Amino acid sequence: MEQKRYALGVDFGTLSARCVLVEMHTGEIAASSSCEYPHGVMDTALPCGRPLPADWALQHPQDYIDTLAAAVPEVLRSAGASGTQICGVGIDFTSCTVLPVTAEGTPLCFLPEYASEPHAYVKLWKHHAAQKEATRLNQIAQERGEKFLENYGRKISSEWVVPKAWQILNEAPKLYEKMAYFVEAGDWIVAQLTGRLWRNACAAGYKAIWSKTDGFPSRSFFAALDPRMEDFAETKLNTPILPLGGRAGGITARMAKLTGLAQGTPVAAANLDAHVSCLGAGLTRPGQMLAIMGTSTCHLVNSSRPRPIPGVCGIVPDGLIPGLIGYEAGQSCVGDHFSWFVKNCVPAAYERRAQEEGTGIYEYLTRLAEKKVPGESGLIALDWWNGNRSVLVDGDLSGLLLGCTLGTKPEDIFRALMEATAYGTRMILESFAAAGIPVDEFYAAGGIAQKNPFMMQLYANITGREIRVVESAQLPAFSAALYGALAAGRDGGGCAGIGDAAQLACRRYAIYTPDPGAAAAYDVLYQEYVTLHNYFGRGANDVMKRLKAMRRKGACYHEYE
Ligand SMILES: Nc1ncnc2c1ncn2[C@@H]1O[C@H](COP(=O)(O)OP(=O)(O)O)[C@@H](O)[C@H]1O
Ligand SMILES: O=C(CO)[C@H](O)[C@H](O)COP(=O)(O)O
Repeated sequence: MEQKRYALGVDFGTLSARCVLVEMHTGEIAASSSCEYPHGVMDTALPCGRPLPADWALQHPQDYIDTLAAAVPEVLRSAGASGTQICGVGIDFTSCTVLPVTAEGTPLCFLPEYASEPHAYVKLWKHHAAQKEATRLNQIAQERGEKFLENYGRKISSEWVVPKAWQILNEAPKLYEKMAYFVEAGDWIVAQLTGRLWRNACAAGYKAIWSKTDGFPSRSFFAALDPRMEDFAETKLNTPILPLGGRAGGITARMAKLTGLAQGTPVAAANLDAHVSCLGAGLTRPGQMLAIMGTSTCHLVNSSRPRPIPGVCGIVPDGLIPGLIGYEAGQSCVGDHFSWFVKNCVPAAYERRAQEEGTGIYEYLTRLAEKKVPGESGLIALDWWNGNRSVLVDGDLSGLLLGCTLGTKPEDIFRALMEATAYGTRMILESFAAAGIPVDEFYAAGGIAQKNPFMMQLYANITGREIRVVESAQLPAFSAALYGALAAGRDGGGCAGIGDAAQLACRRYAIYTPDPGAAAAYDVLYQEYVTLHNYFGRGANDVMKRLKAMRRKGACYHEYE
């Protein structure tokens, strides 16, 4: 049999897909490629022009196929590799990124009669228009004393499966009936690659209220939401569960033609774009937290003990690494703060000066921001431009920027936003400490960790911890490739098991240690953040929710006179 030299990994992020070929003997990335989604994030209108309400975030599933068809042949070309040299394929995807499909797996938005129906498209993980359903679900679950709440920090996020499905039922009941399955986009991509529709146990555990011991919630729970949902789990979620590292099937002839991979190449169960990275970073022990910092941030840590933690997103046995209990917390908006700021608030003069200096606008703003000392801008922000995922689990909260004067500069605001995301991470770390889940080591990866050393130094100064940035340029895609090697198995030229795959992990780090003076100043500023966090986030003043309600109604002031 020809030497299987590589494993292929594809990381489907929020804005683009990244593909890597991993050399099986060295664990090095032999080649990489990326491709932006042609429709990007659809948060204002559908391709047909139909406008979308506030807090919607959709994607077009055809984009995922198009990026596969572009990125995979490109990575084979740049490595001079043939498809027959690939031992296995692994993919990871943002989650809970979900879509309604027919029994054959066809996205409903592909059907002409649904092309202009927003609910027929992919609901991206950051879609927050199901908050009403999530709030009602949590009330019902708490009234019923549902045990599963303990595994989700006592609140199910509006970003997860059940609130999103309930929103479809409430707003498009005919489409809900037409939907055969409500699937994760990662599982849908694996079904396109192999012809088989599974539900990966990682996403089922963290996003669909499924557990290995109890399965999905009861029929009576779903009926309590809405009588029409009584059989929701038995029908719309009824695809077989595939554990982490499992083999989903082999590349079909159609996909071999589209991508250049060899027909029958083993494909692993889909994984989540943050969770997948624990293996690739070699973080297989309890107490090692990994923050995947991109559009959002996911904070992941393993423990041998199950402990309830308010505001945690999910506590799932075998969720991150088989044999351990995987905890997920997160911030739904990190890089998105900076993207919003650059798109809406930076003067053209700054863009011009960045171009003149031959640098990117993020790098230009960062260079201006890092000249200041902690507190010099007089600003503090709450990092809730897209709601709060942990520790408040409330998509109805919104951002706050305090302290602006006529002397405030764009770089002051940019720095305040970076600091706010670090304060949010410190809040999460403190919630784990308070719950008795130790976090002994802190690692970071993802686009931001790779691109912004100053921000990583801020995180060290604000959390008071050493930060180890994993030096893999594409950690999620690299890790997904290791799962592809697991699906192949040793006999197929891949890996025999998790321990074997972890031998290939990336253990090179850029280390950031806290600066004592800055850390002392940030201890004081962090207390101001906590005061604002608790005042606006825990019910003392629900002005943020009232303002969001007005925005949703498109109301103007006179209606409230
Ligand atoms: N130099 C930078 N400093 C801070 N944020 C950045 C920088 N460059 C890009 N970003 C942000 O990183 C995010 C993209 O993160 P990345 O991990 O590359 O993609 P994804 O979130 O799709 O996985 C965007 O929100 C963007 O605003
Ligand atoms: O919640 C998630 C994982 O559990 C999402 O996938 C993540 O928040 C979005 O990923 P990214 O910020 O890399 O685009």
